[in-house]
Amino acid sequence: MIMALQANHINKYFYAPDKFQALKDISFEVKKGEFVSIVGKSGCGKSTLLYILSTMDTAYDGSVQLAGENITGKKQDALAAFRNAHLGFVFQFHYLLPDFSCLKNVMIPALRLGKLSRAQIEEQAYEKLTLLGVGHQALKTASRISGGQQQRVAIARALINNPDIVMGDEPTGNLDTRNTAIVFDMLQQLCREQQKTVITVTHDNDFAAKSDRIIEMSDGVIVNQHTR
Ligand SMILES: Nc1ncnc2c1ncn2[C@@H]1O[C@H](COP(=O)(O)OP(=O)(O)OP(=O)(O)O)[C@@H](O)[C@H]1O
Repeated sequence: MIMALQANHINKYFYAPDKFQALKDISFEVKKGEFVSIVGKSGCGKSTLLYILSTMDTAYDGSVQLAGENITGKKQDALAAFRNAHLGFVFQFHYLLPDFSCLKNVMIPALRLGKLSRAQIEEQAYEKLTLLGVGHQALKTASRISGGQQQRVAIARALINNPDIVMGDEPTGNLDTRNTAIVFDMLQQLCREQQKTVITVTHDNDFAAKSDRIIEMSDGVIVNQHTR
């Protein structure tokens, strides 16, 4: 079985204002193609864990393997290259560039990666936007479409470099029920049809209940896991 993620004995401390252990010996695996939701009360350590898994935080004990590579101990520029090649991110707040078109917003990570021609990137950006039902908004300025549509553009942007793993921090936190369903279905389709892996933190119990597995945290430990 191919693993998308292996987290081994992760411990994380913060030292200010007082020494505090935010993650306590966290170990778990995620299979390629799996859709995992990490849940738990505010302050239990979900975001802290996601920062580590997504390579953004490197100050922890233990090790993380992503897409078959050990990312622990890699230098910052190697991590940046790894992220560009393998990871997509979706946040609660979309961080689109408001004055750029939706199309341009989606194209930027691929232009930065520099693997394809501009024409190829444009074609793929249209394809992703269409997949998310916002193809017709491609040429609109990002600030001029609705919040739900902006979030879908942000997901298209997260997918433009064809990542193996999509990580989300409250990806539907700001969305109404209809847009939440659209985003969920889209992420699920990516797992089912393209064997992408989705690992997301969420407060939305309905969203979590529909995913393949729920990992429940409390006070820095995994207390429960349910597979659907
Ligand atoms: N930079 C930091 N310095 C000190 N303590 C921190 C820092 N970041 C987080 N913490 C603490 O670590 C614990 C876990 O925080 P974390 O943000 O991971 O929780 P969470 O489960 O994501 O919460 P929420 O659902 O509210 O986002 C909390 O007690 C928090 O106060």
